[in-house]
Amino acid sequence: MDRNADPLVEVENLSKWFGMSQGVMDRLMGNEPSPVKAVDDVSFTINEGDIMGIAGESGCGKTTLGKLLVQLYEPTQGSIHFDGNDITEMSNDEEKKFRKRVQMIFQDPFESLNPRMTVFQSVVEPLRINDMYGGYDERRERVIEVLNEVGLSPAEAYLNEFPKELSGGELQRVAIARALVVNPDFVVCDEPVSMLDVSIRAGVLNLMKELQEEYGLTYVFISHDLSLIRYMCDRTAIMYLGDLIEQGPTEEVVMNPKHPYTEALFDAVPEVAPDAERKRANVTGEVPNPRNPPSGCRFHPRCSKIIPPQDWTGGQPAFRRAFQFKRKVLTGDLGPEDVETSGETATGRAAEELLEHGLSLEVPEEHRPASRSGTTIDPDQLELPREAESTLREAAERVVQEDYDGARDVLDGAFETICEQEHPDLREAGPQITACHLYEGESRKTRKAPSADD
Ligand SMILES: Nc1ncnc2c1ncn2[C@@H]1O[C@H](COP(=O)(O)OP(=O)(O)OP(=O)(O)O)[C@@H](O)[C@H]1O
Repeated sequence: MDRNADPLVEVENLSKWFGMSQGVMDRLMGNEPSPVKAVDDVSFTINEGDIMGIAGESGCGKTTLGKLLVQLYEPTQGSIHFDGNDITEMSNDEEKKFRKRVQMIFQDPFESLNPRMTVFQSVVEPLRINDMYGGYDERRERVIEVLNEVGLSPAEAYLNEFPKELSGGELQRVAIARALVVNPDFVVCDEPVSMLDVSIRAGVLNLMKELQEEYGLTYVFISHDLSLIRYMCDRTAIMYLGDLIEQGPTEEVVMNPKHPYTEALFDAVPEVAPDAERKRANVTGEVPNPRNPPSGCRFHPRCSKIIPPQDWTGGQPAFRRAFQFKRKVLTGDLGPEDVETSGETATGRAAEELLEHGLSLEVPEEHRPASRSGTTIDPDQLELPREAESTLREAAERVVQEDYDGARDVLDGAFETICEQEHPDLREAGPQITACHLYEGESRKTRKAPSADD
């Protein structure tokens, strides 16, 4: 990474929403369409020569962001400047030049290469489309050169092979050759080794690093594999439900994550940073439906560090559990079927049982602390303020009596948090920036997106 490098890609307030049109039922019912906000208002800068990692769980918007960067998708909102030019406003001529300078390598080489084309035909095609390297002989020479560079040598032995005759590793090398044959400046690699046998992944990754130097490339590496991100990338951006929630130098993001989601992500794979002091983040629940993401910070329903209001007099863990209880009642995830006690005379006991159940944390397997098997807790052991406890008991009694409206009324206005109410701006937090209310650094909203030199 060159600290004095210029920005190559500048992304500002970029969004891509899918499903903007209404379905038949929505039209009949007069419902507004609820799009999937696959990428929602993200900003960042990639400097020349950087390798920028984009990480996050499946479905968080990584591929959509990658496709936006190479203009395989039109943005719903926002802008992308490549080498100073807005790529959404290019003339035909500019677009032609852009397409030559920017390439994408996909996860599955079996899908990205045409099975009816030989290696030569696949790799020479971009030269033909872009009208490069004059006639047949020059193009053949260039194809042979690039095949040798990607480790397919002697190249002549591969020229007439069809994809079905090659191994996965060889195919991905052909895909890399096809991307590099036009001498690009910027390559977006979407899970480039995840389909390959583990034994050959390192070889392909090292090749990609070598080629970066040789071609002076700038890369984006999209991956859910955090060890790969750590190995390859200078800088890393973490996405959650379409939001870019943390970005900064990779070592900082891995060893000293600031956003509770980033922390949870790395805690789930401790081998990525074995020396780090692991703090189990105890994420709760699963990733919510992207059509209907939570308000405020999208991670708040799962967050171990959810922030109590200023007038909360109990402990933070108690607030987190009380908030979980309220959420379960409001979403209909807590009902009389969750308790074993039944019968009219046992309402008090059933409510007690329901309270305990509602205050328990549903931690997904990969985030469960090794030392503790269960996540239920006796309400008496929690630092719950007296008033909060009676609110919860009353709500539990109403739920047991199937008076759900009553339970909702009791909880209305209780256990409120900024995390649910306000979407956090990206803020400075040490060498990285993060979108979390725990940090009070300067907001980046009105400032230039951060670059590798920040
Ligand atoms: N063409 C599309 N039409 C509608 N929804 C889409 C489309 N492409 C992606 N999505 C949705 O957008 C969200 C983000 O998807 P995307 O593929 O970008 O995520 P990802 O992080 O790359 O996931 P994965 O690692 O599984 O590939 C998902 O909810 C997905 O279902």
